[in-house]
Amino acid sequence: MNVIEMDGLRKEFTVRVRAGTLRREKRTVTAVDGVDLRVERGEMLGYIGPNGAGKSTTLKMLTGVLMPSAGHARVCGLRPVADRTRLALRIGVVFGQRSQLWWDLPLRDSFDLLRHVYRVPAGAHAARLARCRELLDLDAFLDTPVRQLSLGQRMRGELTAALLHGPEVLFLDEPTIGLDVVSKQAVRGFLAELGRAGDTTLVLTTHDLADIERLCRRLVVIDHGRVVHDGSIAELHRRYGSRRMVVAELDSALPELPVLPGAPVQRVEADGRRLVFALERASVAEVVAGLAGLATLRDISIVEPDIEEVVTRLYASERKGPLLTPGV
Ligand SMILES: Nc1ncnc2c1ncn2[C@@H]1O[C@H](COP(=O)(O)OP(=O)(O)OP(=O)(O)O)[C@@H](O)[C@H]1O
Repeated sequence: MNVIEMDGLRKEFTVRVRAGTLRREKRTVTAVDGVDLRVERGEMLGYIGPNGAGKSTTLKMLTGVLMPSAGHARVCGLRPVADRTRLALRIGVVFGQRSQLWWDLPLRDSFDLLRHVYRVPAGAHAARLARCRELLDLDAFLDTPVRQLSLGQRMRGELTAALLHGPEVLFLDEPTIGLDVVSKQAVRGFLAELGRAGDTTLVLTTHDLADIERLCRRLVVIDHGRVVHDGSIAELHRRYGSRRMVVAELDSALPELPVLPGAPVQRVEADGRRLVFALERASVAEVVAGLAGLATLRDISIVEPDIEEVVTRLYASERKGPLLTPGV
């Protein structure tokens, strides 16, 4: 069952730009340019794209903050703007840059206030809070005023605040931005656990691709407001020709670079004692066999394709002009 539906979703902003010393002109910026997407219950969707691609604007339309210029969206069967109050009870929202906590109150009091705002039964609230306290390690700073929390502590508080009313869909806009490694791991581990339980749908925008790799089976990439990829990370690699690499450590450098069919040398490192081959058509065994006759191998390792690299190539190719057919 779809919990999120977008049909031809579009958002334009009118901005005034300088056109001469005093004159200003109106210009239309198309932030989201006809997005069609379906998200099923329990899916964990990564929604990524370069700066200004339209990610936050999409999330704002889905959460009822912004009215679409055209097309429409349904979240939990509701119209985000028209049914905003009812929708608020069924979704949770974490926008990395904004807080839903009371700045001067201890975290514990913010949670208590939220229980009243959302009219959550005391038992359900206590059970959810206990789970968040354990998984997000909140106890050390539950009684600290929010203004005194570190960014990582506050983000763990924000996640808890977004979940205390038991939302069906959780929208996360850059939830790990600015966090240190430990807090990032805590947040990712928590979201992974939430995903495993299977009853919360998660939509995540991030520039940290490790978030996506750890959490999302489905990846939607947008650029200039349009969807340019919708599929798994593996499909993204296949589509953009990402290759696995074989790294061969040799006893000594070879007088000339070996030519192995289907496995060109990508890099030469450690003064020629380390060769990196791209597996285009050859298998690992063929590379090893090919090298065995030429050199003494000390070690062989395989490097899986890097998501950063493939996404960088995707963004770069989009900048040169879309490689992909529209409406993918
Ligand atoms: N309120 C606004 N008024 C005018 N233009 C806006 C407004 N909000 C967003 N935009 C423009 O719409 C486009 C998409 O912005 P959006 O914030 O959705 O991008 P994003 O993908 O979330 O980017 P980032 O990764 O930098 O957060 C940008 O060109 C931005 O300047």
